[in-house]
Amino acid sequence: MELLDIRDLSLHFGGITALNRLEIAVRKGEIHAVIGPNGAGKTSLFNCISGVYKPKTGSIHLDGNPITFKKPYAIAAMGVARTFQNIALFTHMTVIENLLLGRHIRMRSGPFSGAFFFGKALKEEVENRLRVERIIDFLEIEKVRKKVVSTLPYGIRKRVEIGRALAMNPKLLLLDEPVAGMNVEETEDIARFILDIKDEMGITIMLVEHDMGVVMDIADRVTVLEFGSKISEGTPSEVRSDRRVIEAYLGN
Ligand SMILES: Nc1ncnc2c1ncn2[C@@H]1O[C@H](COP(=O)(O)OP(=O)(O)OP(=O)(O)O)[C@@H](O)[C@H]1O
Repeated sequence: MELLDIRDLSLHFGGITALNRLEIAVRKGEIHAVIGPNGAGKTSLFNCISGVYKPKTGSIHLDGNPITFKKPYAIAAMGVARTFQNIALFTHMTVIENLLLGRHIRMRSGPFSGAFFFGKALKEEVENRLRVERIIDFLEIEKVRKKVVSTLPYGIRKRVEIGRALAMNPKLLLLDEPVAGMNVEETEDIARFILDIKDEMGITIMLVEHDMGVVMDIADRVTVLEFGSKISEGTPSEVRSDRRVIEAYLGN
């Protein structure tokens, strides 16, 4: 069963074709990696899915519902959460505050009950805190939960960013180069957390990553892009032995 269904997706910047009639189906519960050389269109694809860019042609459906022309906040509320190539956190705030901001998107109570903090709003606040504490335990960041983000090392900040995305309780988690700039130990930790997010939380993951070791280790399926077009798709071992992929990417 597909969670994300992308059909005939094209995106242009002036004369540049960033995405060219792309077709990708992400199945529920899988880790789906998107790889390709620099400029292949990977980030543009994430920007289309999360509503930052509007494609020229094509459609994107999440769980059967069209999201192609929805605003980023509406797509987030429908269950798409994201992390960025360069960590995007409120660095002057604590870990717990950043995670609670992630929860905010899920808050349903109106301004009146929110302002007076009773009834539905109070119940939601208790739920939010519980969910955030569970994520903090899950990502093993209890010790830094009250620390200001700017004081934390890079690898821990990345975990906090993933935590904030998880706090939104997403159906689909988009991870843009989650291990970029990390040492071997930090990379192994993040790879393990990504697998646990899939296995224990049942969240479907789409992953852009240049670290082929990580992709081959954790992805269930891989889509390979070159100049905005899909040149291969399959299991890690299938794409690894695809001649076009070797020529376009892995060979160099
Ligand atoms: N906002 C923009 N304005 C103009 N051109 C853009 C914009 N965003 C992306 N592009 C172009 O679209 C193409 C795809 O870029 P994109 O960043 O999606 O590739 P990528 O595969 O994510 O690359 P990288 O691996 O380097 O992050 C490139 O030619 C890029 O220069």
